[in-house]
Amino acid sequence: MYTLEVSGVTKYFGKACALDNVNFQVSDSELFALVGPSGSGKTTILRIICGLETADSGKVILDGRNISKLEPGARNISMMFQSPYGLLPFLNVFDNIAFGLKTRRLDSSGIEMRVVGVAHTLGIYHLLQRKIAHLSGGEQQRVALARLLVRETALSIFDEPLSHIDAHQRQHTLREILLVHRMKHRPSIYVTHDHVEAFAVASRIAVLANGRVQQIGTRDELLHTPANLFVAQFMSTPPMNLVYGYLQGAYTQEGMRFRVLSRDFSLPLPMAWTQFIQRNNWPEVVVGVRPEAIVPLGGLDAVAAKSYFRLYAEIVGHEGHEKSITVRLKVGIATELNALMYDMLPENLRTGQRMVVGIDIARLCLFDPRDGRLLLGPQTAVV
Ligand SMILES: Nc1ncnc2c1ncn2[C@@H]1O[C@H](COP(=O)(O)OP(=O)(O)OP(=O)(O)O)[C@@H](O)[C@H]1O
Repeated sequence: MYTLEVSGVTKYFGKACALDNVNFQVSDSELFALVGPSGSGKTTILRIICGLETADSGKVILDGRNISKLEPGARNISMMFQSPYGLLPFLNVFDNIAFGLKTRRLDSSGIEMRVVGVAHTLGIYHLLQRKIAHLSGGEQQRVALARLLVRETALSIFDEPLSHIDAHQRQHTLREILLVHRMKHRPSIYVTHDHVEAFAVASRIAVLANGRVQQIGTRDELLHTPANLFVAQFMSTPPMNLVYGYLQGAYTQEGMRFRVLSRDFSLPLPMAWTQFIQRNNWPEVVVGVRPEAIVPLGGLDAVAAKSYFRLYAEIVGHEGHEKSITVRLKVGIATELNALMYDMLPENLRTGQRMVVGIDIARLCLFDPRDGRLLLGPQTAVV
């Protein structure tokens, strides 16, 4: 059974639709991420869950109870806001952490025990008497986490908690958020516009765009079988390469095989797709090629290289990451592809250098350019 169910939530602001029939469920002890670009509806759905905004239709069920009509204070939800985290600057750290407990009328020794306990857990015991204004950004953030941890609520919400944090501090804060989530043994929602952050904390992620849930899935599902072109582009850095073209079938020794004829090359498609393509007769298609499905063929033995489609490319640029390099390749007259390569040194890559690369046919995706929908994915036929 799911602990939180958001069911058919729709919200208009005037004539503009901010949320269109949003559905998702979060199970007990699960950390679920909501990811989407600016204006996709993340804040609106959070405000509806917390009771700060009313939905036009749909409902929010928490622990089996429809809470859609309850006041925010009666919903038993704690939230960590974006910086400055909703902390009260005129109170000290102790009183900020205790704030939510005082409204619940616990006795003072009970409050003190719990505040001191969470302050120890998050390493801020020595700061309890300090004013919020005299804390660093990282310390303020730990106070906000402590305030969320101290209350026994049915749901925790983290709203873009890393948005004002430098890269160095991010890993540390993510670990603390995961610690707080696990200690609570209850469901949490983590909201962000950054897919890397979502992949780091959550096992299931909902991708939101234009007020609609585009797909709910694990990291692998979103990366390798994206439900549509938006997910394929938004959830990956570098984004999935898209090749537009027409389908053409031809008989080979193994049987009928389809290829996509694009401007610069003719890309063979997996044999497993042949039946589906024949049955559907799509006029135009978009082939999605994951950046890591393009590899330098020099490093592969002859047998392994057989399952790759060979291409002659020219390096037009590259950009190094921690463990990989994005190599921008030009193929034919005008096609540019991003390849994500490992075990490659930047000093061995020169602009203008020619390279033989292979595209792993088994990892292709096929989309409908009319509505962006995934037609066929790597192992499974979706149609
Ligand atoms: N009070 C409001 N009145 C009118 N329109 C609103 C209101 N609140 C949000 N919207 C609109 O609803 C849509 C969704 O906004 P929302 O703030 O939920 O997006 P978001 O994904 O949280 O964006 P961001 O990441 O920039 O915070 C946007 O088009 C926004 O302009």
